[in-house]
Amino acid sequence: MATTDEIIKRTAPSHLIDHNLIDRDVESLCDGMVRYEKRPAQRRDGNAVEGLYNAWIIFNNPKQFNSYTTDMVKATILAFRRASADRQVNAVVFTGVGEKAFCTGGNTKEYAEYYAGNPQEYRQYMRLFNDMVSAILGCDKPVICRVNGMRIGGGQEIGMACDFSVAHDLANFGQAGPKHGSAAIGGATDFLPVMIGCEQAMVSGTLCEPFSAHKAARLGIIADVVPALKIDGKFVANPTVVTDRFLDEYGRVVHGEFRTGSQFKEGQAMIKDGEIDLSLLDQKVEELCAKLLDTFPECMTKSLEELRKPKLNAWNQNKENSRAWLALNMMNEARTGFRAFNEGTKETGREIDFVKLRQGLAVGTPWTEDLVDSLMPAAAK
Ligand SMILES: CC(C)(COP(=O)(O)OP(=O)(O)OC[C@H]1O[C@@H](n2cnc3c(N)ncnc32)[C@H](O)[C@@H]1OP(=O)(O)O)[C@@H](O)C(=O)NCCC(=O)NCCSC(=O)C1=CCCCC1=O
Repeated sequence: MATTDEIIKRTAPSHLIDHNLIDRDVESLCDGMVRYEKRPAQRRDGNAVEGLYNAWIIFNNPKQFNSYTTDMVKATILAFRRASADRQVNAVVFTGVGEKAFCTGGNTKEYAEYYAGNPQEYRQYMRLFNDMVSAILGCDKPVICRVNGMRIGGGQEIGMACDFSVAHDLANFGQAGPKHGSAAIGGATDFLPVMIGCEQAMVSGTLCEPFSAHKAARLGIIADVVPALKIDGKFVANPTVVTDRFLDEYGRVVHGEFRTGSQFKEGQAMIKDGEIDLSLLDQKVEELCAKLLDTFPECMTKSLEELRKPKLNAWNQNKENSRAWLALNMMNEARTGFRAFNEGTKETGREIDFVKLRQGLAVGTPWTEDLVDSLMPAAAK
């Protein structure tokens, strides 16, 4: 009987059709701000497998916490299409450079300086954003979000569109929408209720309070969490988060909540003085890739397609309405909120005086340029 190798050698065709939309490097579409790397797939024993790879799609905009510009969104759509069509790729690892941020969402500088006040332009941007989220949800390969740091705003949304998330435990998660002039309708309002229930989704999507990776694991937004802080060469859990007990004296769950007061400050000092090492994160990601490799490919894809449906159906039901509303929202609250963030500083703050705005609207004050300018953090000082 012929061996599998002999059969492959005898029957594999000499020419294969390229199903990619365009034949250009992803990096060339965005000055290298999105990188596409095919890394050898590994078996569970860590040995590389000949001819099989995992596609790493990497946001490379660290100065702006790996936020995505319009060009980065275009490149990401094509990167996921490339990975989806590449016969050698078995899984996708979606991540960012560095250890501070996976992604903090849309680029607030571009939002404030180009899209603010231009709903017709933001509508076209949101076509691209919607296609990016759909490209993740429609990828024929399993998608792992390697959470290398904070996952905020649209970063949380594209992260939740992935099939698996593995995070280091210094990463924070959360939305920014209603604090910065937007609404988390770029996926979070579709995915959060499905993933963590309506009550916790409401808390995250409206109050915009960040939460730890340990809490994200407890809520079910991520599949796994690993330490990244080393003190004297030894990995330790995030010292700003409660990880040494589950309940408080009243029986309430406190595991994963942020410490407070001096304990939080001491934890911050430990992180500042410690060493950040993402080797356990990479080990956990490679382990997951190896498990995914050890399956029938079509059965894996079918399983992904079915298990994605709760998120995908919610997303498909709302994404076009969301796009239209977000575009028009660029006339008032988004224009105000993103300008405030972009023009604000640590000293003036980066958010408007929400009470002052509400007081003005309560007496029917119209949205004028003067009102928007008066709400900028520097003007309020
Ligand atoms: C809470 C933060 C994520 C972290 O805060 P902090 O640790 O205090 O850092 P900062 O001093 O705020 O930021 C450090 C520098 O990074 C720049 N930065 C941070 N985030 C972005 C971003 N998203 N785009 C561009 N630049 C960013 C920041 O300006 C600082 O640089 P500088 O030179 O000014 O010193 C906090 O950073 C934060 O809240 N960031 C913004 C989060 C945000 O609002 N994202 C957009 C949300 S809306 C969105 O993503 C959407 C997606 C699609 C659907 C529609 C939509 O709205």
